[in-house]
Amino acid sequence: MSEEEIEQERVDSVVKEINEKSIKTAELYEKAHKETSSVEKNYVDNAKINTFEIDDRIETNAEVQQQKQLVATTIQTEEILERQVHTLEQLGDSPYFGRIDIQDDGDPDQEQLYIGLASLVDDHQNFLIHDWRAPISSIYYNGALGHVSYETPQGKQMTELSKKRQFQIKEGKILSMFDTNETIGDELLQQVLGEQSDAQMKNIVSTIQQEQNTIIRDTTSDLLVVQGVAGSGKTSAILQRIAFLLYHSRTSLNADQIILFSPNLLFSHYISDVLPSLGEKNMRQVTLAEFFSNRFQGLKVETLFEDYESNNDRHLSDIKGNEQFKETIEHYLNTLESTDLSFTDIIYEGTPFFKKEEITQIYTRLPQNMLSADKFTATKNALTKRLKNRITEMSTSDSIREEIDSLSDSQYETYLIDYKRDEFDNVDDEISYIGTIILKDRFNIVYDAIYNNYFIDIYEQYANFLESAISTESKITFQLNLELHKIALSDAAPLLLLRDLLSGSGQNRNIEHLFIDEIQDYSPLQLLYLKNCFPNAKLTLLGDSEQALFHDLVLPTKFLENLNRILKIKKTNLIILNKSYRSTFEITNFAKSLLPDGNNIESFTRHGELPKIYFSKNRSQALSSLITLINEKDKSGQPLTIITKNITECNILYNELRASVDITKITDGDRSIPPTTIILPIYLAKGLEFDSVVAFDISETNYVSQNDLGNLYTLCSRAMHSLSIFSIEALSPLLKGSIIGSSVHIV
Ligand SMILES: Nc1ncnc2c1ncn2[C@@H]1O[C@H](COP(=O)(O)OP(=O)(O)OP(=O)(O)O)[C@@H](O)[C@H]1O
Repeated sequence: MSEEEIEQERVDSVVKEINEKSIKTAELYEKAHKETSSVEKNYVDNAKINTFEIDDRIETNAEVQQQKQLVATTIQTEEILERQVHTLEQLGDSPYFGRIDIQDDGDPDQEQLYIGLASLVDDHQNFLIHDWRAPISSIYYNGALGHVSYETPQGKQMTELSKKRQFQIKEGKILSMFDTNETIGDELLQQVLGEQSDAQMKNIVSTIQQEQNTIIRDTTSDLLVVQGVAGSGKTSAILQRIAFLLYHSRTSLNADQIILFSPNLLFSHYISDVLPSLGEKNMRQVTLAEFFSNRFQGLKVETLFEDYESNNDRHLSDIKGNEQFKETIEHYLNTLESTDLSFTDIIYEGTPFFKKEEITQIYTRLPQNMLSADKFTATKNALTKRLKNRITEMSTSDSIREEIDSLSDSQYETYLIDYKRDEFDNVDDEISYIGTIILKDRFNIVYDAIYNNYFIDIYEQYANFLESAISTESKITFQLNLELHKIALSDAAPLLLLRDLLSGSGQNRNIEHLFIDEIQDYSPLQLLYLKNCFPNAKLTLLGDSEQALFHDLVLPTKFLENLNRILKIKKTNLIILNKSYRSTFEITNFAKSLLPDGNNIESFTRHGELPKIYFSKNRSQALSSLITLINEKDKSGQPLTIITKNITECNILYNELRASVDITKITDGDRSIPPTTIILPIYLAKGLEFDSVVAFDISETNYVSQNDLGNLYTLCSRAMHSLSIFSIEALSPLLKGSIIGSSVHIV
């Protein structure tokens, strides 16, 4: 029998085992599903139990709580089984992708281990498949053949790795297999990368590269920074990293404790399938503007892209985004007189319950040398105490007695739900108890206002800060925005920092991991704020300093240095990814020739056509050849993606094309991309990739400054297989050095 036949036999027997397990698990899942339905029904019935019989009620409550817990447990069991069914389905199709032959030091026998999406054991507890995240599987991704090591609970284990084999298996059939003596060989990667783009990102577990593996398996760093060139697999690596962390800390970490900041909604949707395809739940995803908007009730924070498109004063934004601005805020707070605090009345039913003068007085009486956050807490405590005292006083007043007298019997009994009557010494106690409950309920709104710091007008405070730290104009601009219920993106982080430093609030200690993609578009102060918000989170920051939206290019080493200085975290790990996988050799070479230090970028050798540059004398010529290209590509079933510099260009070009071709414009609010010709501005294409990309009007007058370079590089690096550039009159000077790597067309 040939090697391949032997391997196919093993695949067949493993698939048989998987199918048997699948049937059993599907049955268990069905049973669990029925159980959840019945427990849920029981819960609803119980929750409805008649509550007139007073003595039953306390018991009912306890029982309902118990039922609630039971519902949660059964739902959890059902979810686990559902995921298992799904994973087994995937394994049935492709049970594994790798094999390693190892012989541990001191062990007389050699072992063959097969590596796949999830572990599978037979009835005798023999591993048929090892999960790709298991410590022993690291050998597959890390080591060349020879003497290598892996982690075990007892420490490092040395082993002799004598074979590493890769498989491509579909529907239980081996399509190809290769032996390789290095890390994961190129053959499989060639095939995977040559495929057409997908609406959704795919997992890369079968072809993870060694340097990506270092990112995925890092469990010791508190700050992991990945500076990777376009298409180097940063996003892929972090998604596999999340799957790895969830596996590694199964008992202590769940997906809700992980947050990923993503550049836009399209991107969020694009990556949303990866974790489920690895049998894991998705982490929480949020964009920066969404995150900020949630913290300002009723106000809309400008998105990164609105900021980009706006006429905002960049110099001012730079000041507000600088890490030193935090010190400016701290200095302002430390030197603030208590009379300068913008306290406001706490209003109850149209009249002040606590007047701002009373609040200022409480604050002023606190020791001068107390930190502002502590003073704030002390003020809150004092206000809460005063509220309680007022409630106690009022609970025995005539008006509340009258109110209690007018209660019906059942209403009266409802107030005593948590108490038995005989626990009170006399009726007065009982009445005062009920009075307190009524008043607590009534003044809950006041309590909320104290708890949520509504007794300070943080917007007015920030406006005053802007005036004292920057200028009256900046204060006025902020206030004008506020009238429109808007906050500029550059104001969001400083405003929240001011609020949090002043009030000592705003932290979420439950989040264990914070991931930020496209870090180059965040200001230092925004990063500082996020770190402050999630004090217990380990940070994984990914970016490419050369794809920056706003800034001139920053060299990678400088970029990393800056991050280190800003965040001041001790255990850091910096990883630089220089190899680009997304695009063909020709496109990557073309894109990298744009950059001053592009030589550092390594192109993956997957060949394709040269990027095309279309030179045209005027716009109408350029448009007509673009229309021809769109029609050609449409016919061949490979629709184009046209990427523009900004929304204005996007709108103009869309209007010029829509009468002649079938084209969809993608906007900031879109969540998915249709399989037709599309047009979108560059910032919406961040993090995404497309088969065939068109860059329009890359002309001398349109892409001029170094500032445009990052955008142009980002644009070109979105293309996987084909890139077409249209220039009108004269070509952009930024492309002058790149013509040599393209095919030129005069139209
Ligand atoms: N090891 C790998 N095996 C297979 N495909 C890979 C691998 N690494 C990266 N890729 C592919 O390369 C493409 C680019 O990856 P990804 O989007 O993660 O890169 P990125 O560094 O985040 O890019 P950018 O910064 O340009 O947005 C994707 O199609 C991804 O599937």
